[in-house]
Amino acid sequence: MTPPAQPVLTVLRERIDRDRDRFSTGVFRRLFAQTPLLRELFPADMAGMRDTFMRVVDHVLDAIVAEDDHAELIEFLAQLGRDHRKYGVIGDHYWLMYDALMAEIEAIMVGMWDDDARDAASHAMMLMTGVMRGAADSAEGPAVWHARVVQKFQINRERAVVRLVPTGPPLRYRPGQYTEVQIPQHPHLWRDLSPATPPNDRGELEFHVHAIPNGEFSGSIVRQTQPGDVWKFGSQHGTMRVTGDRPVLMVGGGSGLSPLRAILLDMARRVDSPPTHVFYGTRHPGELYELGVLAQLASTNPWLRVTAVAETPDDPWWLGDSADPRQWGFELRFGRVGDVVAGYADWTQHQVLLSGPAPMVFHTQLKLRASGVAPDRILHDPLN
Ligand SMILES: NC(=O)C1=CN([C@@H]2O[C@H](COP(=O)(O)OP(=O)(O)OC[C@H]3O[C@@H](n4cnc5c(N)ncnc54)[C@H](O)[C@@H]3O)[C@@H](O)[C@H]2O)C=CC1
Repeated sequence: MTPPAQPVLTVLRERIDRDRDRFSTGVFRRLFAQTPLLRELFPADMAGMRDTFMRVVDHVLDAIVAEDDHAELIEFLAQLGRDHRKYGVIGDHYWLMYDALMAEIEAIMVGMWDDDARDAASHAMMLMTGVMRGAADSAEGPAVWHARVVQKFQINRERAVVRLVPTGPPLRYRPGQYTEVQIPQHPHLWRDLSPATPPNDRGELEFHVHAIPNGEFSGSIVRQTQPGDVWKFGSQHGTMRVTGDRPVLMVGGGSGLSPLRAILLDMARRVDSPPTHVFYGTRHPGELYELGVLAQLASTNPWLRVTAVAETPDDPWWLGDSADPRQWGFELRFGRVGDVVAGYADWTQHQVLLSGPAPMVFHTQLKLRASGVAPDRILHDPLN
């Protein structure tokens, strides 16, 4: 970064922060005015998209002034470019975005728009749009995959299992990863879901979904998805995996068990799986429906141990006559899963995988770190 660039970018950041909505609205207004067809690629409600866009701009402006080789920034932007292919964004669109960004920056930098300011802004915006364009152009494989729902069944009022088969090439992912998903009930809306099974030769997929309060996407899956629906899949992400060089602690909360289940099913196909203790936590005992599958796995895989945890001892009326989880032979403890795990044993020599609602992952991580588990031994997906 040349010396005058840093102060200019600091001023630019201050001016963007004065009215962030105005900046993001201005950029997209210019983009759509220049090429109205682009509007079709974005959701009707742009609030979420503008929010994400501003987080990217923030990250670029923060990272670009750092005195390093920008390797992290470049990988971040490259992944973003690959991820944007699913919207139908192609290489040329990034030039249009660059023009819209520069025009809006010129407008908010009034009184300071000289050659230095133009060069610094151009450098930052060219890096942002150029890396995304390059990564999108050179990405391998299709931008989106498709699979058809062949089975859906309701576990209870709020939880459902959905099974799909591919209509073209099978989705490529590693056990424990999550994938971007779009469903026909919400065209233009993409959400992350973790397959609950490892990849197989036939490309079959299985998802376990909890209709979380106010979650229109998860609610639609649980209440409206039906066989015949075609789902779209974008990029795959996530670094959760078992290294195999130490015993493993897995903590899965509710439908957050899915990626751990995929990893466990994959481990069951191997001969060298390390000792693994799974804590499976839900709010109520009657929601521990996955204990049946875990019991089947544990019966043929002596490296696997399971502890069930329910926050409360009683089931609400809407769970009906749920089966008693003790029938599977696992011990059942009560409390928040993070409290139970941290008080259960010494986990300092274990590799730890956490998955579930963000507050649960956060809480469990805090408890384990307080009990001496090194932060770099704990893996989980991003909490957002
Ligand atoms: N890859 C991942 O990390 C995945 C995450 N999920 C997330 O999991 C969530 C769904 O889980 P549900 O089935 O609704 O879980 P849930 O509400 O049944 O709770 C599961 C566990 O989390 C604990 N918990 C909940 N809130 C807590 C808090 N504030 N502090 C401490 N512990 C807390 C509960 O005690 C219980 O043990 C969704 O938010 C979904 O996005 C789902 C699939 C994969």
